[in-house]
Amino acid sequence: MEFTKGHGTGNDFVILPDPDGALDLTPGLVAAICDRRRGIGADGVLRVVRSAKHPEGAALAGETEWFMDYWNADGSYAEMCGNGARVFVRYLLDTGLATATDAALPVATRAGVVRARVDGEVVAVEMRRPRLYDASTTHLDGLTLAGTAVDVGNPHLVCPLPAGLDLPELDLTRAPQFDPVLFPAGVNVEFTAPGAPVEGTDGHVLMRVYERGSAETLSCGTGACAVAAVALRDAARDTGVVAVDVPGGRLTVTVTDDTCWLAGPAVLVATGTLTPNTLTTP
Ligand SMILES: N[C@@H](CCC[C@H](N)C(=O)O)C(=O)O
Repeated sequence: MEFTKGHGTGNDFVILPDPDGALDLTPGLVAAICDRRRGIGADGVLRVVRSAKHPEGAALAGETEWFMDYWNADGSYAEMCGNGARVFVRYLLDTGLATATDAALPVATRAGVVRARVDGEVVAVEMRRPRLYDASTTHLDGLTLAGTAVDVGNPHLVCPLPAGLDLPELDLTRAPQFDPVLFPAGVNVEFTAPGAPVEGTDGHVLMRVYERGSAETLSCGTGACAVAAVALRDAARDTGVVAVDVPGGRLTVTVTDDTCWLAGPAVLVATGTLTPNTLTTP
């Protein structure tokens, strides 16, 4: 089984080409591939499959050839992955499965079609505008933090830290607790603090994230979009540009009236051959 490894601001993925949807990808195999000691190691898997050949992509086959079949490191799958989409586009272009044109490149996901533009190292994807919902809380390490539920195609809870508490102090080795009624399918939890002004932006936020199905990661693209939408609301703005600094680098989020552009570096770092029968899960 051929694979490619790539990442976007440190959010890393194993990419499996499976154009005809022939691969028997199971939760156990995904978890074994993503295991950082016994497998290749990654925050998630991106299966590259023709839209027409995937049950959830078939309805979008008229709009785009490729479906991003995204799986979290624990073998669960998610509706959307912003950094994954950016790395997926880098893969399509570098392998010649798609060509860059002036028109934005469409990619099918479980959350619908996203469109991408590439400018050198930077890949930007256009998703729908994040939707802000209820206030809620999370419990972490004896702390109770208030937050806002945000839907970016997948679920998020954005929790600004109170004054006196710094992001590096958080212990994210264990999962934050959340309201299971509000988030029956789980949630990605973002913790934020204000950043110093950045020229050319309307806001700057520092963020750490605990991802559903993958634990703490160095970056989360949809999380950055959720964080930007909350920052703009708190600044009494409908639209704007927000720099979001994650442990793996900087993402730039542009929220418009009805869409949200997520931009940042996306790189491929390795290719290889995987021998699935040698993989074991803990
Ligand atoms: N890292 C991703 C989000 C991946 C999915 C998430 N863990 C979920 O279960 O919703 C991103 O860059 O958006």
